[in-house]
Amino acid sequence: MAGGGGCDGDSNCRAALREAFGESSDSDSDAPSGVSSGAGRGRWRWEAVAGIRGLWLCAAFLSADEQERLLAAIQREGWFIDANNQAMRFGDLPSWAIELSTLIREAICLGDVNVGVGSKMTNEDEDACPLPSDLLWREPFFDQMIANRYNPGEGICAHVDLMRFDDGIAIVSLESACVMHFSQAEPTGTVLDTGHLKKGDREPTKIPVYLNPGSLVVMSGDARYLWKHEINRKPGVQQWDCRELEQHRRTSVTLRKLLASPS
Ligand SMILES: O=C(O)CCC(=O)C(=O)O
Ligand SMILES: [Fe+2]
Repeated sequence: MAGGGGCDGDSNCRAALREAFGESSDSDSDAPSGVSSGAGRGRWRWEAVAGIRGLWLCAAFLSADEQERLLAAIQREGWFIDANNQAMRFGDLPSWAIELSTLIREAICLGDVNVGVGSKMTNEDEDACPLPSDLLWREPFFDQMIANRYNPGEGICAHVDLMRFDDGIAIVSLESACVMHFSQAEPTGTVLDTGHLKKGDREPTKIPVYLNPGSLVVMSGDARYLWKHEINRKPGVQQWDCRELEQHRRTSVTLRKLLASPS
């Protein structure tokens, strides 16, 4: 389905964005300094990943220019010197990460929505939105950030993000393209029920998602809690369209919201 743009709260969204960006966030001159050109109205397209509720991909989230500026901002932090390949921030985020958060909200509000190829559209999907409104409008939207840098061959093992983080997680990819695989954290008994396989015999089905540079993945609900995600960049694993991807350095920014700690 190609939506007419945005989710059900579209007018709320536009009003809130006007507040954040001023009257004409379409123009470069009004854009906040740094990452976003602010010229992105109407350019975003969201795909629901077939088979995984709550998993959405916006392939062309950042323009080439925005990717460059984001990378430069990360570079200026000086995090990735020596062997260091990860940086985390809790609470106050760098201004470029706050700006990135605002742009994510803008893309969710204003982007067009497609239900993934191969998935059946239901009435429910007609109002589909990459993030439920309670998560989209929470404040702050995100207050925790991880920047990861991966050299060729390096990735991240299958995991569900820690429960100390709230629902609603965003991952922005930069530099090398890669395939992220999703597998069910606790597979349901459907295969076992056939009686052909014993527990432990079974290779979990992995759903591949292609993350090109400048793409944004948003996970909530099932995708966040019931599916593991991983990036395996060992030789032979990074296949897309029957071809092995050429690997370069990859940088990602993950944005999350901390849950209030029990007092
Ligand atoms: O680097 C990525 O794309 C994923 C990072 C991730 O899953 C995490 O930090 O929890
Ligand atoms: Fe993760």
